[in-house]
Amino acid sequence: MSVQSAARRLTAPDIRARKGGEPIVSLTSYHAHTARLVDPHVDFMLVGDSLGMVMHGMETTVPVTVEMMILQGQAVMRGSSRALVVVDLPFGSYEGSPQQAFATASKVLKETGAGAIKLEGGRRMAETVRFLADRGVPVMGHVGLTPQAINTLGSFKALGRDEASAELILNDARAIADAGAFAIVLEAISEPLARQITAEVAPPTIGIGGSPACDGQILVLEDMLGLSDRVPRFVKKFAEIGPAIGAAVEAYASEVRSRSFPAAEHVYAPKKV
Ligand SMILES: Nc1nc(=O)c2c([nH]1)NC[C@@H]1CN(c3ccc(C(=O)N[C@@H](CCC(=O)O)C(=O)O)cc3)CN21
Ligand SMILES: CC(C)C(=O)C(=O)O
Ligand SMILES: [Mg+2]
Repeated sequence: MSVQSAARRLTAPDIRARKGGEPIVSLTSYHAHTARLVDPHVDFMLVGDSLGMVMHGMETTVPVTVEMMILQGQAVMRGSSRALVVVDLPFGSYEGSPQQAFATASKVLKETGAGAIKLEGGRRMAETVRFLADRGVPVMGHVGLTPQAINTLGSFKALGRDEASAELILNDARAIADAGAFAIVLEAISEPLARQITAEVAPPTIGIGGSPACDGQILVLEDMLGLSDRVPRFVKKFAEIGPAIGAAVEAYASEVRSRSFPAAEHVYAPKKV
């Protein structure tokens, strides 16, 4: 460890220990520059597979690859020093078996230096969560709306709003909590269900469209900055960066066309000899 790094990076056990305490704050981050801005203010940053949709314009998260996650995970680690960095395992890289999940998760942790991974799924993933947690891989779970299952779900919409489906999601959360997940994302579920899960399970719950009943909150950074064109109902825009970028680009284009940019102070004079 370097002598200069006085404040150590938060760990999965640090997040786990926050159950029932001060709310856990989190945002996604995909780049070194956004990581640098987000790092001082959050407890953990998620390198989410939503990067396929947000950065690459994909329709779903299904095409995202392990290589894409590793590149952005490395970028976010370079841009941060304090927050825990969690990397999503993408669709197809872990569901086949606990062994496949361990191979992918260990590669991600080795090549990025991140402190934890996240994977989607409840009861069907419980054996895998235990397999990883027993072998040194901190696992964040993710239940409720699991976007990687879009092709079986049909659309991105809130789940667990009737009693039968709420019971299924409650059992999903119980299963991965018992299997050793250090935290669980609850995506797009009703408030009473989020409240019940949060009260019952030992690890902290992190809501995204999961109501204030959760132990913490996460949003996609670009969504809350006003950089995404369409956002889910659960997003609050804390800024409108999109129009600010448009205005800056418009001013640049106009100054280039009128030759008022570059001005004298942006120009290299020849070296004096
Ligand atoms: N930029 C971004 N932000 C996200 O939060 C996000 C992604 N991308 N990609 C992956 C998933 C998809 N997400 C979503 C998308 C929409 C709803 C949503 O609120 N849907 C409406 C219904 C829309 C419909 O029926 O077409 C709802 O009321 O539930 C929820 C989660 C969340 N995740
Ligand atoms: C927002 C969340 C929880 C996510 O999984 C993602 O960004 O991929
Ligand atoms: Mg994700």
